[in-house]
Amino acid sequence: MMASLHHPTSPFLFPWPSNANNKHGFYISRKAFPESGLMYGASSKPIPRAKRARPRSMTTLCSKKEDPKVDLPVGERLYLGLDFGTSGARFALIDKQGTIHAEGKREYPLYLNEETMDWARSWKDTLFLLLEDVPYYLRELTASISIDGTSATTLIVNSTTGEPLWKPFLYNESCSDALPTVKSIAPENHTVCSGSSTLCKLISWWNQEDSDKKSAILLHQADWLLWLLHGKLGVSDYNNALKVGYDPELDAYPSWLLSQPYSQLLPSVKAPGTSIGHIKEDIGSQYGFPKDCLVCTGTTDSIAAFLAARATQPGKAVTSLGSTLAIKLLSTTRIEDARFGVYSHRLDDKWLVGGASNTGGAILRQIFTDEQLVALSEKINPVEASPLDYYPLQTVGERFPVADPKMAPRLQPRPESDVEFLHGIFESIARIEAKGYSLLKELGATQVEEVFTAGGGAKNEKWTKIRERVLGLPVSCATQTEAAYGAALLALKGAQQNK
Ligand SMILES: Nc1ncnc2c1ncn2[C@@H]1O[C@H](COP(=O)(O)OP(=O)(O)O)[C@@H](O)[C@H]1O
Ligand SMILES: O=C(CO)[C@H](O)[C@H](O)COP(=O)(O)O
Repeated sequence: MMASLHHPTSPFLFPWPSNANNKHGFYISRKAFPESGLMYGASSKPIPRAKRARPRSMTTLCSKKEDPKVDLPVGERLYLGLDFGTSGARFALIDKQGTIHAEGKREYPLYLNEETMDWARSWKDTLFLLLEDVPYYLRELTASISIDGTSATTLIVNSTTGEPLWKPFLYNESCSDALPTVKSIAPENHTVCSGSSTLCKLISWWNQEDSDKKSAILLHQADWLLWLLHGKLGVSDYNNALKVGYDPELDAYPSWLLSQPYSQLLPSVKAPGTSIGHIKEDIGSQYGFPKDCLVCTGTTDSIAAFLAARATQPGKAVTSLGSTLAIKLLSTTRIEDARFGVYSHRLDDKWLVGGASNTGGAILRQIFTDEQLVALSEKINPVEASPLDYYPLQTVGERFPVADPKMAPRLQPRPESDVEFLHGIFESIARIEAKGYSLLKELGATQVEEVFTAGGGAKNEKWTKIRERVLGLPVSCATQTEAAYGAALLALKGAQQNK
């Protein structure tokens, strides 16, 4: 299904100065260690507060004399983005020029109840740990907050208390039991006609749950985390709501969905980066955020990564090479075909066409440590094509560019040499990426001209060169590779629109 979108453009795409970068000698954290919450500066050694370099052009904004001064014009504010990805969460705190004043990362604490992970508790604790990782003297300058989360990660919560009524359905979980029902009500090959769609998860829950369903509401991971900060249940954004069936072109849920009994659980939908309300007074005072701090709607992690890359012209694309492989191509035409896991997110007056594969970094982390990846990558010759033909998956099931819940992982034969093995995995994932982009072209999307890379894999130069060779396109590392930066841009958008 193809359509062009004629909508009033909103300032979604930011023409940022290219020099937007980190403030040095400041609180620039590269890594957080969850057990201690200790933050490490760019020098990778703990920088005792007293020894931090004092940036120029001080503006005294902090009451406590030992706090460093903030290098911001008086009255300027900061904007906080939080990214809840597959393997961990991050924050980025920026000013209106897009300069990063602080950033940090937390891994999810493992809360296992008899082998079952309590994800809601882990995400909630991580949220408040990240708020505590924001330097105290910067929190009081924070004007707005936004959060991105993994797409189609779904919570069914109590519509009064917000407490989860069921274990969260993760982004790549397939509820194919509900697929026949979804296919019977939705248009052919609609985005929701995939086992991992939010609508399949909603219907699967609806069919299993026999308690009172009137007190339930559906939220996505980012929605629920934002609710913890603003306290208004039942608000989502049109990126997260896409896979439950929201139509971003109509700016409404379609009638075929609203006529269903479970439509009573659907959240209201706003554009990403729209102010929902102020931070809850108790949270604000406990963590030192000002009463006027806005909480704004978010987006999904791969769209936040696209926003961070600041790709603003059709034909530009971002591959999020994180735990999974998600590709996003800026297109003037909307493409949707669940047979291949292809869908389009709205971005301003254009479309982000793409899909998300279950291949990606997670399988790498299952086999190699990050340090081994660096050491082995150094020995790879990216000019040579690997003869190994894998389909690297952690478990059975693929979403894109083949939507097959029964697709099995293929990682044999394993060569003696780990360098050759890693080369084969990199090359095989690159082939999947190339197949994804060529499929988008076949389905009518704007021709891809350049690919920016976000996510943990973006830093691997050898992999980038392999991907350039396989894709036959220029591939570069996005200026900002963290989705948290994209979420911070949404917080900035919300604050600017609320003036
Ligand atoms: N040097 C490297 N080369 C290739 N991949 C890497 C490297 N370092 C980390 N990764 C991969 O990056 C992934 C984490 O990226 P990240 O964007 O944090 O993921 P997510 O947010 O999806 O959890 C890991 O799965 C890891 O395998
Ligand atoms: O793989 C994922 C988790 O990282 C998500 O599916 C990814 O966000 C892609 O979904 P979307 O295109 O809706 O953003």
